[in-house]
Amino acid sequence: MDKLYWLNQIKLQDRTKVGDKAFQLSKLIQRGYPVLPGFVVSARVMQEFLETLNSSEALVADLPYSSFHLDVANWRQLQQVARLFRQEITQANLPPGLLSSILEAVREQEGTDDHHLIFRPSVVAPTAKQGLGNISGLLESQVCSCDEEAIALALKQTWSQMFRAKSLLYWQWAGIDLRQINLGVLVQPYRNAIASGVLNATSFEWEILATWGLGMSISQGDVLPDVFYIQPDTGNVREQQIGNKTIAYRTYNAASIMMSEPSDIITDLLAEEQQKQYALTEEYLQQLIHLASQLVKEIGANFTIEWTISYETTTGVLYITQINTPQSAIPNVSSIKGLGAATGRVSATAYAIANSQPKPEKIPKGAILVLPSITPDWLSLLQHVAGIVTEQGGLTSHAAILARELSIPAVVNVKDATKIIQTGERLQIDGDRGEIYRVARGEEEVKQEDESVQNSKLRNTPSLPHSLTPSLSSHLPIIATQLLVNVSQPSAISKVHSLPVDGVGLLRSELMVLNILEGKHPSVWIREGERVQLLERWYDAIAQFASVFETKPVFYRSLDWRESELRSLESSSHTPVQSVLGERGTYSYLINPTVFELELAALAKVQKAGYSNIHLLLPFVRTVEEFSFCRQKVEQAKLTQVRQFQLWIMAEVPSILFLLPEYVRAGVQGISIGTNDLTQLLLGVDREQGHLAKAFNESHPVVMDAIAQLIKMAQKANIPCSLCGQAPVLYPEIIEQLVRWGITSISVEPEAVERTYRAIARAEQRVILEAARRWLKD
Ligand SMILES: Nc1ncnc2c1ncn2[C@@H]1O[C@H](COP(=O)(O)OP(=O)(O)OP(=O)(O)O)[C@@H](O)[C@H]1O
Ligand SMILES: CC(=O)C(=O)O
Repeated sequence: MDKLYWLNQIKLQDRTKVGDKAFQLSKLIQRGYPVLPGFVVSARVMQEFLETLNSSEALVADLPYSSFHLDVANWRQLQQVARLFRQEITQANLPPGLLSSILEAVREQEGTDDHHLIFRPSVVAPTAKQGLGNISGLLESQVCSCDEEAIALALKQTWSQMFRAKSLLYWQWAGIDLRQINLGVLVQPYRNAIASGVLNATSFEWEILATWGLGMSISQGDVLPDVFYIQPDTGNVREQQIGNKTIAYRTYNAASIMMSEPSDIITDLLAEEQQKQYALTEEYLQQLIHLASQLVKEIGANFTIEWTISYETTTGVLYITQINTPQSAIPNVSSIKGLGAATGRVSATAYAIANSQPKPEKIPKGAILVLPSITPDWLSLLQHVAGIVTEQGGLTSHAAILARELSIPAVVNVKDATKIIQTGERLQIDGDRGEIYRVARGEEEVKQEDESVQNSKLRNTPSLPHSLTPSLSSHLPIIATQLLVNVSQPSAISKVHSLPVDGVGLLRSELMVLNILEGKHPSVWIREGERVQLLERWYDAIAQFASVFETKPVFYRSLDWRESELRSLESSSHTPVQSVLGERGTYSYLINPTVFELELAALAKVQKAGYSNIHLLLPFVRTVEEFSFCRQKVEQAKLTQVRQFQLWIMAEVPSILFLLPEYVRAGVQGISIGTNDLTQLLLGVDREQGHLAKAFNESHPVVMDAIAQLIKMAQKANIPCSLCGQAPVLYPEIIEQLVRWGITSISVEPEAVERTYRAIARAEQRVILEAARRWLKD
């Protein structure tokens, strides 16, 4: 059996045996910082223990990929498996000799009069490829009294945290192989505390949170702690606010009260007078500030510590109970996980901008931009970035759409990315796997060729001009289903126009105009008397597409902004309530038609310039009345005077499944299915919430049924039916189904054109072959 590791003796090479939490604390204690003494039951011990269990091999060997033992989508089954396994763990015997070693170690520990111990999971992360992300709160510590039975149970319960249903779900979600993840268990005395809290340090500010008693009231969210904001360079308190601390936790001391059901932790209701007092006295506040300034000198400006002021014999003593630095938040590995949103890999220097920071004037060329989300005001800064990482958003977010269009890799939905990643760090991002790696400078120097050469080589899919050279496209078979492209950036035109497409199926206006608005909402331009100037810019942008695709149709979709996107535009009118839906699409035109009228005027100007290939696609249409209102405006703008002009609507609000015949009677000439919104609304899943990505399934049977129904209804009404959502890009296997149902056209982003082309060709050939076989048989 592996020995126990004392915090003050742990060495660098022990890191994979003790786990990250214990390793970080060991570094502090060895440098003389105040950390409670403790020892670690190593990860190897857990392994040995698990190997003795009956079901462990079968379960662990197959997890998390097993479909036989564990279907994580089946919550009930998952809970049952988790419960059985945890029962087995808690009922099994510990390896021989382990308990006596632990008891001996507890006795050796200073402060032998301690009544309680805390068993803290300390994760040993897997190899570099498998990132753990932020697992704070996933594995809970166990508190127990110092007797033999309680200690054995606490240790087994700590191990069993790995196999709780929510942990299993997380390992699966993060793609972590259970065989490669391990737990050290840090055992420390758990003493009563006068006060506890957290200190978050950044180079701008230190934030101290404090409450009465043990720290778990903050980690569990039971109190609103007092807060102090400290100026890092002077240590002065800038501001402080009293919290709402109605309760405090302390350990149960047998002598203090008799309880019918003894527990290790007691909740005290605090007297009003104590609630009104700051939990940190001036003396301890100064000690904490002093500690933080020492840590800054040692480990840099960004870290978080948890602290406690323990009751010792006569007075309180300040201890650090946990430390997280941006690196150690990703224990022992250099990989962070999100959702792969745009294909390719790139290595470059990070440029991270948090929400609280002002928008920079420009971003260094070739950097990987790391930010909370891409909002309209960021676009002008994106043209020369090498990759994008965002904290928010799903596969259909602006960041994802833009990155795909600009052919740069992107990873979205990376929790706390702007906190974890710092400007200047070398990163490699993998937009296919949704992973971000820290690249050590040394490593890179060995591998590094010229960066641009290396990056283009790393791309899984070569960039567009190379992937579809004219000679290649001339070898493509002829297809009958139209293939269109989704675009928005005039800068992408040169790449897109050489693609084998039949036109533009979706020109996303809200992204197209980001370049021309200068951060001001269009209604502000109009209000400030600059309508003519804006109209000119709008016309210019559309005309660029119309002229390049001259003989092919270009479906311009009028503005469809969501509330969250508007917030970043100066002085836009918006409701105070944050909503997934809000005043979207044609409904917003009814409320205020001025901007829609400007768009129509720009389209009319394009027609007047001689382009008859431009058509209008109305977004997010909810009712026939909304459509009729828009149609009237279209007629007033004289767009219908050009014979070829077509007025289409997006099929994305499910009401269209019931109303299509009425829409057609009201003048709809074609529909384009927006599977992103259709999925969001049919399944009730907010598409912008990356953590719901698993539930947001554009190939769900319900979505597929709706698509089939729309195609059939359109055929009956004798109008074309296109599809421009992400579904065929994310799930190419549905393309054959779309072709069989008789879709008129499919519109995809540039990066997906080639494979969609081939998938359509294959599907059509199969349909023809089947028909020929039937014919030959008859
Ligand atoms: N030995 C200790 N004595 C007193 N309080 C402690 C001790 N160890 C930890 N704590 C506090 O108890 C609470 C729970 O500890 P735990 O290790 O579970 O931390 P956590 O912050 O919830 O964990 P994680 O973020 O790793 O999931 C925290 O507030 C922590 O600071
Ligand atoms: C393309 C689009 O808007 C959608 O699928 O919802």
